[in-house]
Amino acid sequence: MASYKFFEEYDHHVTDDLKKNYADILERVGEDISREGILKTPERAAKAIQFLTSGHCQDPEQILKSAMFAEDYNDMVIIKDVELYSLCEHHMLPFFGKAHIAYIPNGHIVGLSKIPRVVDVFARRLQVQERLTHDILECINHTLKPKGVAVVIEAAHMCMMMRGVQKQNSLTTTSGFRGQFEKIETRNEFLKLISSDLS
Ligand SMILES: Nc1nc2c(ncn2[C@@H]2O[C@H](COP(=O)(O)OP(=O)(O)OP(=O)(O)O)[C@@H](O)[C@H]2O)c(=O)[nH]1
Ligand SMILES: [Zn+2]
Repeated sequence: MASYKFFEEYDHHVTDDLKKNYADILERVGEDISREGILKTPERAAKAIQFLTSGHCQDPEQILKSAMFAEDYNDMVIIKDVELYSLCEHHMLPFFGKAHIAYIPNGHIVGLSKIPRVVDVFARRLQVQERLTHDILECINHTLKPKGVAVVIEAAHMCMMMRGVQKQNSLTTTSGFRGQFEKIETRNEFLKLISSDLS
């Protein structure tokens, strides 16, 4: 059994406080908070926001450390198309897309599922896409100490779609490279493999 903490239960005090605040917001925007469909909405929203920000109280290093295995494999490992959902810290609206992560082991490999778990821990915080990219990159770099690590994130931002500039088709790509991925050939191999269907 893994020793790191998953999001398991809602804090009742926090839920109660948030419920009051969400009820105020609903009234402020003109809703009748006694109507049936909306009666439980403050509580639902209180729980949803706790889940969506639950990454603040989880330890991503511990997740990686719980499944590191000594292995003499010195080639690139790529986990691509990891779906992610986060909240932008400016508007608290979702941004969502895919993360592609690669590392070159340095004596240790990591359990494959732990990489998407680390993505989720950092995504379930108020974020900007740039910091999310670096958080994932640096966490893998410090914890696994690989020969190289690379992270690319492609995401759509609801704050640019539903409101504001209202652009429906723009995608934002962010990337970070450390160690051997700073070499152009290694970086290009990674970029080629994540854009192919056979990687
Ligand atoms: N760099 C970066 N900017 C982001 C991200 N998410 C949202 N933003 C931007 O944060 C900026 C906040 O700008 P402000 O001018 O303070 O906010 P605003 O008046 O709501 O801006 P508009 O969205 O242009 O209407 C906007 O340009 C958003 O597009 C992100 O992950 N990274
Ligand atoms: Zn935003």
